[in-house]
Amino acid sequence: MSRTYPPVSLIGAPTDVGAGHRGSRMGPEALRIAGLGEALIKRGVDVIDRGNLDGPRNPWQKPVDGYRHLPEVVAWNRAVMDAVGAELEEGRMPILLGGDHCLGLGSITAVARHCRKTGKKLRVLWLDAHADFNTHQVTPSGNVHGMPVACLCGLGPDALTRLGGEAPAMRPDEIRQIGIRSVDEGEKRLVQEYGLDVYDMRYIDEIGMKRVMEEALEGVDDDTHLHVSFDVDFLDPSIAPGVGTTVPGGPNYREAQLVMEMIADTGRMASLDIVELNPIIDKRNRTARLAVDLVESLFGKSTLMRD
Ligand SMILES: NC(=[NH2+])NCCC[C@H](N)C(=O)O
Ligand SMILES: [Mn+2]
Repeated sequence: MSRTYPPVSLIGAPTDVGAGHRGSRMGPEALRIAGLGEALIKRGVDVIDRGNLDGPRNPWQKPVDGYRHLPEVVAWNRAVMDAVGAELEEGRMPILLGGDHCLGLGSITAVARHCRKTGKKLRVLWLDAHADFNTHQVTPSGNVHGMPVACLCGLGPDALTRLGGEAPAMRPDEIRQIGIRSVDEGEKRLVQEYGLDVYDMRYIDEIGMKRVMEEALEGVDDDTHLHVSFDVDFLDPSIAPGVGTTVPGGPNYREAQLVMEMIADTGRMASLDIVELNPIIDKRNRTARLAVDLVESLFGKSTLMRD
């Protein structure tokens, strides 16, 4: 099946202000060196690399009132929101090269606003080991990369929940979380209270990735803007060691490929985050190369013989 894709813009956001390990600030370069741009061009995609955004350095401080580096997190997310929003305005597909996952807030805030403006339905696929639904009261770490989904749903400080003006940026029923296997105690209660649709690893083990993806993509139609927020720690650490917060028991290579292929089949992906890649922890950039490999599948490169 060959499909034409909208023009893509790569946006680097070299920061780890939201993370508990430093190094994901080097993610954008590692993805470029692994050949992300070239791989997409090879797929026939029109690609512009917008280079890297600018923002405050990581002050590497302890939490203040339950948040680490909140002002810096706000500044980076504002820059991301503006950059992602500008690409969507131009009819381009933004691919955010993180950076840690706190940036999903800026990215998805821009996407949600674009959907409201254009009358599209929003569907977010959150591929992750973690639910990232903490608040400053329940967070075990104060790291804001554990909070973006809560903030998007209106739970968090005004500076983050109102990044795009109105709050909440998104409704809980607009997101599907896949690959989840590490949720903190207080976080779990909030996830249940907000009724998030979580496809955790136990469920994936029991019913299989194919059915999980069918369920997660149910209702995606021609009017849907599909946003994929791909936290690299979604993948099993045996194939993707280059992340700060590894959790064993993630999807294997084939399961991950199937996820990407089934997303590609919808033809509806219109924006993408690739986050949490930490080259400092990686081995010879293999996690970055795997991420590129999976992104190729998101753009229709199939491992099957039948097409
Ligand atoms: N995007 C991530 N890697 N999130 C990890 C979050 C880990 C933990 N739940 C915390 O809040 O500190
Ligand atoms: Mn995450």
